[in-house]
Amino acid sequence: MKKIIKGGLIATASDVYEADIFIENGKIVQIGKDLTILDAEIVDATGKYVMPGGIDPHTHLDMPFNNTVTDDDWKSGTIAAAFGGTTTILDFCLTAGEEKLSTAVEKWHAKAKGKSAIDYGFHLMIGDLTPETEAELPVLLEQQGITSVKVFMAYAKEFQATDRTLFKAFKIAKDVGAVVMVHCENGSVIDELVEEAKRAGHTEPIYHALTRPVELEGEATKRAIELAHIAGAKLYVVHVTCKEAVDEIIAAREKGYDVYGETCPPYLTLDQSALAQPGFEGAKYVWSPPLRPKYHQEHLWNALKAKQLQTIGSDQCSFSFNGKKQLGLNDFSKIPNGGPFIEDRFSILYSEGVTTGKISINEFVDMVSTSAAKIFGLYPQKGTIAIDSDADIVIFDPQVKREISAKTHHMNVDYNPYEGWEVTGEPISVLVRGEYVIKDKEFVGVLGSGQYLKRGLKPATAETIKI
Ligand SMILES: NC(=O)NCCC(=O)O
Ligand SMILES: [Zn+2]
Ligand SMILES: [Zn+2]
Repeated sequence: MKKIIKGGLIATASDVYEADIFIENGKIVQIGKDLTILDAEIVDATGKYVMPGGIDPHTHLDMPFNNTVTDDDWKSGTIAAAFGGTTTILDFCLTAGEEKLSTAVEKWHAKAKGKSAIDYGFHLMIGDLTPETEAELPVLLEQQGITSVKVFMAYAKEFQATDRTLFKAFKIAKDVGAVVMVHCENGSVIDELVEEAKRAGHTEPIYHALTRPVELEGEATKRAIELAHIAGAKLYVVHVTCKEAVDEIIAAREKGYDVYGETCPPYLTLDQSALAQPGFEGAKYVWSPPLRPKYHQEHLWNALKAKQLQTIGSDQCSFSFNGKKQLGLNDFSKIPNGGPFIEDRFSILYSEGVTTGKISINEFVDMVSTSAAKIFGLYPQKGTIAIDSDADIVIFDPQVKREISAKTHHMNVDYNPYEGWEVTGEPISVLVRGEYVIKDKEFVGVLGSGQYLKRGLKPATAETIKI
């Protein structure tokens, strides 16, 4: 019940300082030098960073997609997340056609129940609104404490919403104080380019990237920005990959629009050439939007550094290479879209960002935890180390080096896009609400102990979340 984390270097989005942390009943109750509480367990953090637990705002666990279902469910997915230093995930609850939205949310609760090792919340995806679901949406958001709605401008045959639905979603979200997360790519034009490529006889994975040009991400980003602005809504652009989209977000923010952006580890560290490898190897790197030519990475890092992009999501959406990815062996458009990143999100950003000097330790904490807590209504319960915050804590060794491999990762897939990469820094112990989930690199958590996070819907105001 009582713990003191001793001797570590506390790193938050704003400070780095030496202090002990006293935890009781899952909360941080005291922070100070040389704390002594007689009956508290001592957790030695000497030589380590003590950081707020990671918040991954973008996961797809146990999700039906592309005629199959993702390979990581709430058990393997949340265990892997915990190994990687993530203590809260926000997962996308899919809705379908005329189905009641509440039915979809119940299904998502059932997927997580008894399985989640860490805390979690849902974003509610909207495909097309019927008069019934349109009426249900604001009520359900409030009842379930869901502060974020997701709309896809891509995947023409599966999830894509019309601009009219997108606009309606913005209006409703504005009225209830929710944020709308949008996958910005022009799905209809992509669909046409895919058909053209197939007619020309192209089957290889690289055509996934070649049929989704950056202009179609830039165009959709601009469209979403303008529609959100007309509706007066708050927009969060998911998985930004390229200069064209970054430029639109920066231009909008400079005009004072309420726009936020997320990018993901692979867009910062891998590039389009991965899809052009011989044979079918490139299928391991098929997700959407696709990997881009390398020069885009600099624009993403710069935008993160300038806080024009605020968060790092994993976009965890895993399919085994020798399993479900093979659905696209003879047709690139049938390769299930997505990759396994929930485990290495934290380490990749630390290693490629902090140890290379691209970002500071404070910026790192902000990107992997604090900003997401602020944008999605979890702050200051989550996302920081402060009195009364949940004791979601990562004890992180910044010196240790390890090699990423599918042989040692905990995700339920047979490959890792970072296979063989050496990263510096590793979460050693991870606590959720004061209880160990990872202790000395071993999983000691309890499946089902993760709590569903009802978030508070507050009217959107610049002061409440402006970053
Ligand atoms: N990103 C991806 O390819 N799969 C997950 C669905 C999405 O986020 O677009
Ligand atoms: Zn997406
Ligand atoms: Zn996604």
